[in-house]
Amino acid sequence: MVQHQQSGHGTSAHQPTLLQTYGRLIPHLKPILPRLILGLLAAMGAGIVALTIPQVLRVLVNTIVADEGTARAVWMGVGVVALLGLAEAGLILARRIFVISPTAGIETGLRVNLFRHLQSLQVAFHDRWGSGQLLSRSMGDLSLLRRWLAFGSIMLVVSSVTVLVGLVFMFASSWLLGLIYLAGAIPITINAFRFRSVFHAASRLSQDRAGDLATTVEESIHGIRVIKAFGRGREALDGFREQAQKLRETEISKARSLAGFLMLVVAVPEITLGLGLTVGLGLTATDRLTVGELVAFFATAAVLAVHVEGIGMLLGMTLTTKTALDRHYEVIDTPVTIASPADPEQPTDPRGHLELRGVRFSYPDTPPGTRPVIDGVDLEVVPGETMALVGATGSGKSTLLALVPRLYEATEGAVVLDGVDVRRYDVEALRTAVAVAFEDTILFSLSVRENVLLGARPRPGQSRDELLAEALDVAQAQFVHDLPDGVETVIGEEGLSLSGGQRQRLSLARAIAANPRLLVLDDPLSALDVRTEEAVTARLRRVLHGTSTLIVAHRPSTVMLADRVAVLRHGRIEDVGTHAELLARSEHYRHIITSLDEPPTVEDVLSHDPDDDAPASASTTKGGRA
Ligand SMILES: Nc1ncnc2c1ncn2[C@@H]1O[C@H](COP(=O)(O)OP(=O)(O)OP(=O)(O)O)[C@@H](O)[C@H]1O
Repeated sequence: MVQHQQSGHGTSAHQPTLLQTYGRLIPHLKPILPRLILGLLAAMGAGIVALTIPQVLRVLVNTIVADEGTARAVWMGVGVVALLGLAEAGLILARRIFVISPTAGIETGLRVNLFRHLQSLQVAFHDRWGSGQLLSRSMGDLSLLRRWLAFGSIMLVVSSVTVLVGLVFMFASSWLLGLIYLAGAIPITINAFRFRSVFHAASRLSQDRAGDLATTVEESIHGIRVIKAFGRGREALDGFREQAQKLRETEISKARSLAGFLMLVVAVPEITLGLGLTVGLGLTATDRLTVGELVAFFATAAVLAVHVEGIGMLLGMTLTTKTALDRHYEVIDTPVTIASPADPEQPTDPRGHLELRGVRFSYPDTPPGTRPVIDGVDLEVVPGETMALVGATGSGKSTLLALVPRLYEATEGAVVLDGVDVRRYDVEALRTAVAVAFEDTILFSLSVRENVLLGARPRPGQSRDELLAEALDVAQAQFVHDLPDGVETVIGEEGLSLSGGQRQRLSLARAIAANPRLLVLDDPLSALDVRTEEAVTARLRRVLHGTSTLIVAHRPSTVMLADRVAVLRHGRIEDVGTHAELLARSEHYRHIITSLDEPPTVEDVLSHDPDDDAPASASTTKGGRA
């Protein structure tokens, strides 16, 4: 399989605007709107209470300065300030209570939605996208969104309203001082536009690089045995360090851009306040402004300073979250090209009759003019028949098998199961009817039982336990009973706690337990020793009786299982016949079978031309099987 990494850097030529991106959240926000509004009101209340405190101070100071203040009045003022402080804290708590649960609900909903979409996206999509990119999009990016919804969005509204109301109070204290303070908004606004584009670009790069780094971690952990076996730990570390360094650089440039903007947001109001103080003292000295008004003005400015700086921070948060949302929607907007038709066909005569009619297939991203991997295949597997597929490495055997359950879609021609084009079936129903065991066994960190019974379909009157026992018996997987908890043993991630042959036997058992109409086996016995293979083959022959089977064979013993053999060469069926017929009439088949029978020699491997259908290499890629 060819793996293409996609970091997502600049994947979208058209960048949606801030409003377009956030606008897509509206349907998700509708159900939680009442709670969001309550949260907003609580936060506003807290902001207003915070702003009231300076006004109480103004009255208090004016009373003391005017020498009318009794000790009782002073204590009352202090009591009111304390009560207001308590009210502010209570309202902040209320905001959290109102918004935390619904916003976490949105995060979960979007995450589940993304996972569902990833499940329905075609395999070709997963060939192109790095796993770390998808991991970071479904975890980190959506957490950013939750934080923005629960805190950023609300505080952005609150801070903006607080600043507006504060300005009204400041203008009420002195319109001249208010005007001086407001003048500071001009350089800040101009700079905000520049900050927006720089920060947004840095934020995108940083999130994409974090995704790439996650892919590297995932790949290195996945391939830790190879890395260790080849002593490439240092190189892996160097590669990781380089990527981490690049991420660090983008994070620093992002932080610098935010710090520069915040410096302006903090410094400009301070400067205008300095100017305001000079003018304000003059006004007070000439009795055009009371001391209380001057104190209230600066106390309000002190409250606003927090909110003005907050708006700067929240702007950065809003841009980062926009990037996260854009990355999320890039995946969500990828169309599902392999889907069930609106009105799916039900097979009237489910017998496992497979026909490939003029099937052609090219992988996406294949350069134009390249010969299709599957290049006009006509093949029929009659009900109950076992058809082996043989061919040199790269001749397209695995690809051909993947077209049957629609893991990939034929680009031309038709794959027909029981008289119906597979595109006319419900995808799930099709994949229930066709069970697959891959050459690369995929197991999940579940118990043996759960892995084997993943797609289980017991026959009428058969219990799941009976089916499990039968599947394990046919696949010669009795070793599971020796595991610490027998079939309940949870096998490690991807089944790596088992040997290759053990994993293959469980994968085979899983395909058998699916009790399919058509069994598609991609070289399912390659990792077994000869004696185990013999035992599996004997039992498989019993099970395969009545089930149509298409099986990729790399060993003569697997070929012996088959009623007929199809020879694939350069994506075309060169010949079909029984083993004996082909041996008698096909030079190419004899050549393949002979080379399958014998391990490749060093000369075979060294003299192999990858463009040639040289069978020697067929064996080498399969781990040197005899
Ligand atoms: N996901 C993919 N994207 C692009 N090209 C691919 C992909 N998977 C396989 N190919 C290419 O398609 C061709 C056929 O590959 P395929 O795996 O079907 O061959 P095969 O006959 O099963 O080989 P082998 O016996 O080594 O398993 C090869 O040239 C391979 O490089």
